[in-house]
Amino acid sequence: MAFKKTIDVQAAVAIAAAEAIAAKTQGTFGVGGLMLDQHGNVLQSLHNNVIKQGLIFDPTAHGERQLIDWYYAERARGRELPEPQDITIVTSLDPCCMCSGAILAGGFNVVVAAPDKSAGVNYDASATFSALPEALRPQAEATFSYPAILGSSLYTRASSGAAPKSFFIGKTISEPTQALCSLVFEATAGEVTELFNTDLPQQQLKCPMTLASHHAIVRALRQLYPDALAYRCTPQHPDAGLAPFLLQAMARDREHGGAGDAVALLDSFGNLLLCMPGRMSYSGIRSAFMETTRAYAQLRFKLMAGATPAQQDEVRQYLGHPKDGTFVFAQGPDSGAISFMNLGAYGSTMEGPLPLKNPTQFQYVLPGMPEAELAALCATMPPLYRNIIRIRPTQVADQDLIAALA
Ligand SMILES: O=c1cc[nH]c(=O)[nH]1
Repeated sequence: MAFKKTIDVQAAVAIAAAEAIAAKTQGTFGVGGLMLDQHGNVLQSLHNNVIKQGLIFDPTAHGERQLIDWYYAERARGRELPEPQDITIVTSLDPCCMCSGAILAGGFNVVVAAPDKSAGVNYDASATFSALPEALRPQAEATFSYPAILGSSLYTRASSGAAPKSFFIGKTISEPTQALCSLVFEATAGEVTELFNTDLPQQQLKCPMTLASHHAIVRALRQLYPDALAYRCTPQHPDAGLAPFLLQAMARDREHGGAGDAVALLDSFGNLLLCMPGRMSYSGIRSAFMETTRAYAQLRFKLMAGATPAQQDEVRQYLGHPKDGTFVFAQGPDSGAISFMNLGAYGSTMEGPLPLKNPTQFQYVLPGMPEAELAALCATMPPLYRNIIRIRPTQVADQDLIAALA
């Protein structure tokens, strides 16, 4: 949608709400947002794209995350854009942990309309950001704005958080616009979350190693990652055989401006499906985990979109949802914004409880912080992450794998 300029919070939120409605018509989370420069010029507006054609397209395609990648892509193409501290993202919904981590990592400002009591960084409406690692809270307090909503209904609130940037003349949101932002999200959340729980249970999955090497699924997998299926371990127990794949991706991560992270995805049979580096020099939020989870989702989408129901079933059988597999991070989470984004993106990949049989779905090789601190950090995340998904990053058990990467 093409909009030009707004110096009014209400008008900006109305654009975000219009995007959110467009998202609902697409069948994805009803969330929209826009990016403004320091004069109120609308640089870009867009909506959530997690679901397309009734299929998971990209679990990381939340409004705010896409705006930030758009910003970095434009800059990489040579467009002169203001520095992030002069940019304001206006979003119809309180940013989830992935988007909050991305906003904080980049240093952007954000103006928020509707609350999200399940996954929002301000889920308790206190604007104290207790869900964030302690060191990130002051930055959130200085950059996340929750404008006042005047009126007398359940949608009203006092302003909290940072003051919106000074170019905004009007600094409040009208009740109907706030209600619209809330209602359009609520109208979609249940249905979209359900789509994350329609994949086959682990006992109905089939091993892709039993397919011929020229099968379309194997070819697509190897086109994306040439070493796919070149390694197999006992399910959920990655060992030193995974080290060469992680080390190679870690080296590429460094070449791409990262700190040497890499993330592998193993399926429920222990097969290596993908092992990706980040692309931080393309965009400051393209971490190895973001690349891996997105690449896998888009592979499944590419194979399923427009396919017959029988073909879709075959893809679901051989390429299960990641929740039945294992993500192996070369580097465990630390207390920084990128790690918080990764934890959030992990939550957005799962969107529901991990299978009881797979409690160590999230494994890491090298610790980024002491285990107890990491557990405490996960225990303060918003309810979706701590109570429903029960995120529990665990160090791999294999000492040889740890030694190979240390
Ligand atoms: O697009 C979305 C969806 C959910 N939560 C967000 O923060 N953004």
